[in-house]
Amino acid sequence: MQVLRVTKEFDFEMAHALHGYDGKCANIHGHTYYLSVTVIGKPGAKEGDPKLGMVVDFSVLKMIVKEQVVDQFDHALVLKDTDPLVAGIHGFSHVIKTSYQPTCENLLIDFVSRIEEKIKAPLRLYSVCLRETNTSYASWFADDNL
Ligand SMILES: Nc1nc2c(c(=O)[nH]1)N=C([C@H](O)[C@H](O)COP(=O)(O)OP(=O)(O)OP(=O)(O)O)CN2
Ligand SMILES: [Zn+2]
Repeated sequence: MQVLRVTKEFDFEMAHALHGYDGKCANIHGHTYYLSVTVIGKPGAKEGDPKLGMVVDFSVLKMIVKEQVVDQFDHALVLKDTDPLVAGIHGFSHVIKTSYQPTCENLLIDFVSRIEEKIKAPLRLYSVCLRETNTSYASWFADDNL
């Protein structure tokens, strides 16, 4: 049986600020983030199984990533918990305070751990890519982190 990678892509809107950053991204600003999630496994081979021929049902992968990441971060304002901006935020209904600086890299690490928690063997998370702008993205590969 062949081993294959299966990818599902997502997008969501999110605002953030980089506390102490030496540039304009220290101010609250927003992005449309693109998240690409790839799992690796073998397609189901059991005749009569509703998941016959699937490494994972795209809709199952969608449910996991939506629940773990997209539904939580979509239209959120994400600030580092030590950012003085936190004290001045009033009237925002969806503020996430993180223990980490909300860079593309750190958000990606957080998202990977949330998704990985829900991926059960023999399926494995292979890679996750988070795109912050048209020209900037960060990628995580399981093989780099053995
Ligand atoms: N390594 C990182 N560098 C920067 C991050 C980050 O998360 N990781 N974040 C920012 C800003 O939040 C924002 O994403 C701006 O990024 P940048 O690519 O500089 O955006 P621009 O629109 O200015 O880029 P163009 O070159 O005009 O496309 C900054 N750095
Ligand atoms: Zn930004």
